[in-house]
Amino acid sequence: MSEVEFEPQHPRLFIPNCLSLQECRELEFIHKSCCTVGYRPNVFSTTLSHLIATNSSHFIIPFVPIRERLKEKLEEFFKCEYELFIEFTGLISWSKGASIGWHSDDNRPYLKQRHFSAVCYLNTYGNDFSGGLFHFQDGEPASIMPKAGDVVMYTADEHNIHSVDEITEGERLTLALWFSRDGSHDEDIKLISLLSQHLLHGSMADTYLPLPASSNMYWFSQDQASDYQFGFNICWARLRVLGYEVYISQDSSCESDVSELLVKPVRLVRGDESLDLEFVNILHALQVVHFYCWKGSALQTKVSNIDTKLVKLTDIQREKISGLNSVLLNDDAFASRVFCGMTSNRNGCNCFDSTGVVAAVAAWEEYVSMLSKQTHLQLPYWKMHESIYNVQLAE
Ligand SMILES: O=C(O)CCC(=O)C(=O)O
Ligand SMILES: [Fe+2]
Repeated sequence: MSEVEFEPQHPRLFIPNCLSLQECRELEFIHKSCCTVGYRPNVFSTTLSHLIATNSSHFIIPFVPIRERLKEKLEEFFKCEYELFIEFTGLISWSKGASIGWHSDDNRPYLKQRHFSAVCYLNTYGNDFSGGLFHFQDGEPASIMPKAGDVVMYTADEHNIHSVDEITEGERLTLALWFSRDGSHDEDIKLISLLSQHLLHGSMADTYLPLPASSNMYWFSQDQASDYQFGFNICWARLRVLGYEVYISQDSSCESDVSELLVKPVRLVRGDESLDLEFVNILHALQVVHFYCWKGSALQTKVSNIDTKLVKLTDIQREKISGLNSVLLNDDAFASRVFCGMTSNRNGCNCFDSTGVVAAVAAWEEYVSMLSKQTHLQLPYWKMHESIYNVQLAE
C-alpha cells in the first residue's frame, strides 16, 4: 500500500517503511526484555517511565530519532501551525485473545488532550501473528495489514473510528504515540524530571544494570486480578518460551516472597545444564537472552577466546527449579499460549549455545553502556530545552 492522500473527512496518513527493520528489531528487543502488564487483558506494554523506573533509562535512546521523525511527518502532513507535544510513547504487544472494537482514541473525558495518534507496526501479519488486522470504519484505507516498518497516523477524534481484530496466534507488536496541542500534557517534561532524579546518584558504570519493579508489575493473569494462583511471572515465562529456565542459588524456595526472588542473582539453565556465570537478577538474564536472540549469528565472530563452562544440574537443583516453576509459571501451557510465536516459526533446537550466550553478555554490556553514555551526555541538553531530542554532539 502506498501513502494515502489527505481527505478532509478522514484525516489520516499511511506511510510504508517509515521505520527500518533494524529499528523494529531493536524496539522488539527492548519490549521483550522490559515489558510489564498492560492496560487490558492479553496486552503488555513498555512505557518510557517504566524504563526509567527499572534502571533502564538508556533504552530511551533508540526511541529518540523515531519520535522526532514521526512528529515531523505528522506536523507537516496535518499542516500544524504550532508545534505538537508527545503525550505518550509506548511499546504495546497484543497476545492471543486481545482485540479492540470501534473507537476513537480520545473517547474518554481524560483522553481529550489526545489530538493525533501514530501507530508503528514492528512485526508482520501472517509471519509473527495472525488476526490483528486494523480497520477504519469509513474512508480509505479501509483496512491495514500490519507489516514491520509501516506507520499509520490519524486524528484521534470521531473522524477516525477504528478497530483491531482479535489476535488468534503469536504476538502483535506496535510502537504507539499520541500527540497533543496542549503543552501541559507534554510527556517529555515528566520524563526529563524522572530521568534527572534517577541519574543523579550512581556512577555511569552501575546505572545500566536493570532493577525489577515491584513483582505485581510482572504478574499476568487473564482476568487481570493479581492472582498468584492463576497467573505467571512475565520474566520467568518469557525465558521459558525460549527454552530457558533460571536457577536461584541463594536461599530461595517456593515460599519466598516473589519480589525477593526477582532481585536475587540467577544462573541460566537449558535442559539439564546450567551456565557457570551469574546474572545480577532475572531481568538481567532476560535482557541478555533477548539480546542474543536479536543479534544471533552476528555475535559468533566475537567468541574466539571465551571459556565459560556448562555444568550439569544436580537432582537437588532440578527439584528447586521445579518448585519455583510451579509457583512462578504455574501453567506452562497458559504461558506458551500468551508468549509463543507462530507455530510455523518455532525453532526446535534445544542445545545450549553457551559460547553465543556468553558472547551476548559482553556485547549486551557494550551496547547498554554505549546507550547509557549517550543518555548522560544528552540529558543536560534535554533539561535545558525541556525536550527529548537527538542532540548532535561532536565526537
Ligand atoms: O494497534 C493498532 O493497530 C491500533 C491500536 C488502537 O487502536 C489503540 O490502542 O487505541
Ligand atoms: Fe485506537
